Amino acid sequence: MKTTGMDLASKRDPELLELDYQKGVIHVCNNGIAKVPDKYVLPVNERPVLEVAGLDQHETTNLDLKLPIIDFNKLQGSERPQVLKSLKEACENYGFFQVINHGIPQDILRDMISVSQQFFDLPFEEKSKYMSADMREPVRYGTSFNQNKDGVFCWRDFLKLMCKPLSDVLPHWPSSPLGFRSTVHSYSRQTNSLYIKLMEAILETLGLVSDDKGGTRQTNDSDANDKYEDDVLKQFEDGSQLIVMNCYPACPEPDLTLGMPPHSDYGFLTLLLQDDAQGLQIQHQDKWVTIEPIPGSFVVNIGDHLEIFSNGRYKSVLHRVFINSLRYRISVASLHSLPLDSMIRPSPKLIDEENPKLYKDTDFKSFLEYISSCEPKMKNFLESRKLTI
Ligand SMILES: O=C(O)CCC(=O)C(=O)O
Ligand SMILES: [Fe+2]
Repeated sequence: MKTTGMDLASKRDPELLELDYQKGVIHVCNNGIAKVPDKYVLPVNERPVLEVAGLDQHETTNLDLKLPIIDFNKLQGSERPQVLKSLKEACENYGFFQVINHGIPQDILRDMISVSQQFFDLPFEEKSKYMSADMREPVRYGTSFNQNKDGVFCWRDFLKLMCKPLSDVLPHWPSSPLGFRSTVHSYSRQTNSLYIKLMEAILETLGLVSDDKGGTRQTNDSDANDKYEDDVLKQFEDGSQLIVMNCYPACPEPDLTLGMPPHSDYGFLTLLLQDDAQGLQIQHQDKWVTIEPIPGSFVVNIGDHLEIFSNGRYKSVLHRVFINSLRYRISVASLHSLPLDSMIRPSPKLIDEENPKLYKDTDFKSFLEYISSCEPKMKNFLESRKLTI
């Protein structure tokens, strides 16, 4: 017998209402569902594994990829030139790399995963204090990608916390679970310092600053050059930081939905901490490939703002999250960009006759308005900023 859409809907989610979905996927799962409700079922061509007759897409799309590894410790010493070379290649060819020996104590990383888990385990009433329809709220608990706009929801709840600038925001951070604020605060300070060091190295690979941290800055640099370098570095030091904690509960039918749809991140760099469950896939040479987490390391990726700043030399890369049927997964993304009152634009030093300016200037405020007004999927923000030449 032919099944109508109505039959399917009533079979899949008999008792759940729109209000339940808005409460988040953890809440939906706590209702004891045996199937993925229709609200989360992606059209066939957007599912993580395409069911194309005769083609085993598991083989062709889910290849494991070893990302380039950047040994942060070596970046600080005499091997810096070789590590910079690998970093440049990683930025050009992958847009993603893994950072090991980063110096952030492992207990800080463990505590961060653990307080995130404890936060998501709180009763809905406690978490709902931080729910807001406004994408620009500095503290925001929510579900899916943009729950006000998404037709199909993705299998993810999140907590977003503005960590820099912090001045007025800290008192609004959740005070529960115990130790939440101090753990997130020390984690955000540590990741921000790591980000600044990585950005200095990336600026060096772009030929925009010389290595003064190791005391080898050339004394014959012109004053103008020195000033440019100092200004650029200061902008990164004064930059913004947003921490996003993601929770992907175990899913009864993981082939039908995604934890996060394909998207690029907005900032300069994202530093991603994950627990030991796989989930992240990146688009590499037109295929979706799975990233194998290295315990205690960070996956770092280039965001849209670095693509603009580098005038397209380094590109942000689409990535997505698949879920599994056995266990939940936690990840913590730290997104870094310039100060909130700054302009995002290609560095003038990377524009010349051979390399015309490829992107429009955008102030951060317009950018935030843009992402709250549309579905920030794929790379549509970046597409809107491209200049036609
Ligand atoms: O959970 C992950 O592995 C990725 C999360 C992510 O892409 C994001 O928060 O932007
Ligand atoms: Fe992302």
